[in-house]
Amino acid sequence: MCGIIGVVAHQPVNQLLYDGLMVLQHRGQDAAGIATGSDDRFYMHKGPGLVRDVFRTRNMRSLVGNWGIGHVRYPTAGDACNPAEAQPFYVNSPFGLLLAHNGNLTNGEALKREIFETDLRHINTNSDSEILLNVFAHELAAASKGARPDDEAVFAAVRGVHRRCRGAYAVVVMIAGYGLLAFRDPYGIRPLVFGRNDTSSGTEWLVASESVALDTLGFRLVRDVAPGEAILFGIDGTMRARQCADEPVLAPCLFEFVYLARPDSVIDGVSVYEARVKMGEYLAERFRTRYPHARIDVVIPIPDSSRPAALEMATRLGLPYREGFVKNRYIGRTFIMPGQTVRKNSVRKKLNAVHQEFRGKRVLLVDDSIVRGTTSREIIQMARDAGAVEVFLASAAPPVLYANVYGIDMPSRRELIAAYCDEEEVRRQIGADGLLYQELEDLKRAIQSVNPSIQRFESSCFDGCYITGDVTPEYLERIERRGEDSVASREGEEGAGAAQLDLNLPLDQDA
Ligand SMILES: O=P(O)(O)OC[C@H]1O[C@H](OP(=O)(O)OP(=O)(O)O)[C@H](O)[C@@H]1O
Ligand SMILES: NC(=O)CC[C@H](N)C(=O)O
Ligand SMILES: [Mg+2]
Repeated sequence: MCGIIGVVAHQPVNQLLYDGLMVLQHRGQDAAGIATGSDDRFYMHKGPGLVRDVFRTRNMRSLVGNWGIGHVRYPTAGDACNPAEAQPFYVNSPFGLLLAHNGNLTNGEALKREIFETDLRHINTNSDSEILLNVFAHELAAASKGARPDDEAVFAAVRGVHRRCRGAYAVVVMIAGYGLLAFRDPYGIRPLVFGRNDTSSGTEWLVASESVALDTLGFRLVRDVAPGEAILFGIDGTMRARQCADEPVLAPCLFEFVYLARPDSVIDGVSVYEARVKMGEYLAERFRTRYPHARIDVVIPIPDSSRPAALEMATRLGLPYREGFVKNRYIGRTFIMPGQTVRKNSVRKKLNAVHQEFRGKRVLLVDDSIVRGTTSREIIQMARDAGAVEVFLASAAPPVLYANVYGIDMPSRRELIAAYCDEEEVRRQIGADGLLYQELEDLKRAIQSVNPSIQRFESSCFDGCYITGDVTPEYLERIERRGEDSVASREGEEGAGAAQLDLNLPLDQDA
C-alpha cells in the first residue's frame, strides 16, 4: 500500500501535490516523489525518506507546471533501500510517460521476460511498477500506431494492461501533451478516488488513494474509480471515463479497512471510521460470549489505528475507556517499517505507558490487528511493567494466516505469528491472560453494514483465497524464500541509501 495522487489544475500544483502526499504519508514512509508537467516538459524529484525530508525549497521550485502526480512508497517488490525504485517512473516512448503505482503485480517475473524478449524494452530496476509502466507504454505505442495519442488508444492500452498484468494496481499516469490517466485493476483491490474543484478558470481534477487528500486540498469527492475503469483528465480540464475490463468485480482489500487507510477516508462508499466502530461492536459481542466471567476494569487502545474499535468496544461493554499509552508523534507506523529489528525497537520508542491507568488493574487492550506479534508482545509487557494485574488483548481483525501478494509487505508466512501457532500458543507467546480475535465473517459484516452493495473482498491474508486466481502454491513458496532473503538484507541495510535521485528528467536546476 503506497499512496498515489494526481492532479490537473489551473494553477501551479507543486504545493498541492506536496500537501496531498503529506496526508497520504501513512501509506508509505520509505520514499517519496513528485513529477509535474508544464508545456512540453516534465519535471521530477524523488528520493528515500519521508515527504518532509525529500523535498527542499529548491526542489519544490523546480517542480513547475499545472498538472502532476506524486507517490509515497511502502516497498513490496524490489529493494526497500534502492533510491532508484522511488516513484514516479519515467519512460520517454511513446510520447513521454510518468507513472505512480499502488499495489503489487503477481506475474512480474514473467512480464519482465516478455517485455525484454518480445516487447524489446529494458527494465532497469527490480520494481514491479517499472514493469507495469513498460507494459502500458508498449500497449499504448501499439494502439496509437505511430500517431499522436487519442482516447481510444489510451483506453485500449489500459485494456492491454488488464489482459497482461495480474495482481493489484491502482495507477496514475501522465501522458505528455495529453492528460492524466487513472485506472484500477479489475478487482479494485487498492483504493482510488477522484474529486473536482470548480474554479472561475474551469474545473480542476484530483485523483488520490484516499478521499482524505481531497478533503484536505479542498476538492469535492466525485466517486471511486471503479474496478477495471480508466478515467482520463485532459490537460484542458475535460474528463472521460471508460470501463476497460471484461468482467470487473469489486473486491477491495479487507486490510485497508482494518489498518492501512486513515479512519477519516471513505473507500468504495465505506467510511473507514464507521467500519472500525462496527468492528468494535462485533468484537464486544464476542468478548461477552467468550469471557463471560472476565472482570475488566478498563479498556485501553493501542494507538493509533485501533482507537475507533476500542472506544466502541468499551461503550458496548459498559467499561471505562482510557488512553493508557502515549504515542510519540515523531515516530512513524511500525508495521510498515522495513526490517524486524527496527520495527521492534520502534514500538518501545513510540509508545509509553501511563502507569496510573495500569497499576492494580485488569485491562483489556484493543488493537486493530496482530500480524507479526511485535506490537502486542511489547505492549503487554509494558502494561505488566506498569502494574497491570491481568492483561487481555482483543484484535479487531481475525488471525493473519497467509502471505499478502497485493501490496502489503507480508511475503513470508513464517513471519506471521498466527500462521505457525494456534490461538492458545499466540496468547502464550504474546504473554496475555486472554486473547480474542474478530471472526472473518464479522469483519466483512462490519464493512457491509456501511455499504451493503459490496459482495466480495480480497481477504487472502485471513483465508488464503487469492482473488486474482493466479496465485499458486509454487508462487507462494518462491516469494516466501525471496521474502526471507529480502527481509534479511533489509536488516543489514537499515539506514543506508540516503541518496536522492533526479532521474532522466530536467530537475532541480539550482541543485
Ligand atoms: O503484530 P505487528 O506485526 O506488530 O503488527 C500489527 C501492529 O502494527 C500496526 O501498528 P503501527 O504502529 O504500524 O501503526 P498505527 O500507529 O497506525 O497503529 C497495527 O496497528 C498493529 O498495532
Ligand atoms: N505497497 C505498494 O503499493 C508498493 C508498490 C510497488 N510494488 C513498490 O514496491 O514500489
Ligand atoms: Mg498499531
